[in-house]
Amino acid sequence: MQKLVIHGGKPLCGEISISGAKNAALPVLCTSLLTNDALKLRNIPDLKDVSTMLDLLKQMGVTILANSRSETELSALHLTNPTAPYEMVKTMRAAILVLGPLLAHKGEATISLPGGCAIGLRPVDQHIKGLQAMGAEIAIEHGYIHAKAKKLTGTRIVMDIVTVTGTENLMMAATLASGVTVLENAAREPEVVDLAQCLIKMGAKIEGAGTDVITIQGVKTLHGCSHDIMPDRIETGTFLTAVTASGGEIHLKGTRVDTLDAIIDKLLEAGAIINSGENWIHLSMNTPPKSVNLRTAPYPAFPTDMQAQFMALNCVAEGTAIITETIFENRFMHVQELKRMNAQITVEGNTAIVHGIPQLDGAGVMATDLRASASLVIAGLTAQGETMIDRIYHLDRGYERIEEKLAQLGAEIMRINA
Ligand SMILES: CC(=O)N[C@H]1[C@@H](OP(=O)(O)OP(=O)(O)OC[C@H]2O[C@@H](n3ccc(=O)[nH]c3=O)[C@H](O)[C@@H]2O)O[C@H](CO)[C@@H](O)[C@@H]1O
Ligand SMILES: C=C(OP(=O)(O)O)C(=O)O
Repeated sequence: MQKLVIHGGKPLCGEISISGAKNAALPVLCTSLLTNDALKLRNIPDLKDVSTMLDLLKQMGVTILANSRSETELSALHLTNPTAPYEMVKTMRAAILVLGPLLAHKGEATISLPGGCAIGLRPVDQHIKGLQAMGAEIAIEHGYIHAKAKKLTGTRIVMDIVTVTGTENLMMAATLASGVTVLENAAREPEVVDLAQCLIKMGAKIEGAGTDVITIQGVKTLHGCSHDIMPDRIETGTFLTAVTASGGEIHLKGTRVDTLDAIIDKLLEAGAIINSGENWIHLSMNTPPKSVNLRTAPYPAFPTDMQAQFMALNCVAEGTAIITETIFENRFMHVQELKRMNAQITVEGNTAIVHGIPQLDGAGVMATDLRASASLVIAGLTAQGETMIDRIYHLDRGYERIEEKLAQLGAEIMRINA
């Protein structure tokens, strides 16, 4: 089992490049299921979740024509097996994103139910309800979703809650439906917009992506295209938060500040000095951070995927912060691990109260999910002495070469087999 060893307490300084966004790459890879033509994708990050998605598509019969750092090319022309087995879905919930495209293009899909995961129950009822409203016949048996539809029909769908992958699944399905689909209470995340931009290049007719009403006029067929995956706003936010917590100066290349408003506001409140251009962000931090209250909510509000990293920042900030998690019911698992490093946190329901202290103590800790792992890395970078993080396979799902990028900033961090 691999672990990360960090010797913390030093400021971070330097320049790094931001990778393509996991949460944009995963749905965009699934658009390959909507056409018989090849799709050329650039800036696909080298992540565990991406290789799991490629394996899932391959076992369906999708041909991976190229998979280099510069370009990933894939074709679903010879797809024969429209199924997603439990073994793959259980390691990556985004596997549910194959359901809409398979149903729309192949007329059937058998997908394992994702089941609960560490951060919450995460049901997929809104995906199913929307597809049923479009005419799909769906049965759930032995832990599998069995879906069929000769032809999906456009309709008006009002989602009960804002769901990112639910919006993406239904938007992809609607591209090949007959007639118009209107998705109301749609997710406005930038990754939904990136997916819509790829689908539009493939010939889809979509309006309103980025707002809470998306209108899709179905077309008969979609064709191949080339698409660049947007930069990862959560990876960007994680590095900015790490430097705000540790002190120092960072220049991020290949990122997009316009997707980061809520995060940037909170970093400024913590005392960071930030400048940015079209595709770069520069942050410097010369004072101890000030604590910041936050409440997670769907985009454009503060993202749940940055809550754990800001918890680590607040652990070493001046003052007391109140953090409220409104998206996932069990996304405070990092608290117990941070407390092993002497963090002063109490949890009451979906609220954590964090009393900042000048410095954490290095300790052995265990990663419990992807962003919890990132919070432990930030905590380790600020701590006195050695922090050893176990179960870092969670981190590898969503961060490309994180220890190499941090080492570029002067961090003392090493991956070991232990
Ligand atoms: C691959 C990907 O893009 N993952 C992101 C996506 O996950 P994901 O799309 O799975 O998250 P959702 O937006 O669907 O979840 C939001 C809330 O809705 C609930 N829900 C969702 C669907 C449904 O059918 N029924 C239901 O009750 C969930 O349990 C959760 O409480 O958005 C989350 C919220 O921004 C992020 O944390 C994840 O990083
Ligand atoms: C929760 C996350 O991802 P996923 O939806 O893929 O589990 C995340 O990226 O923080």
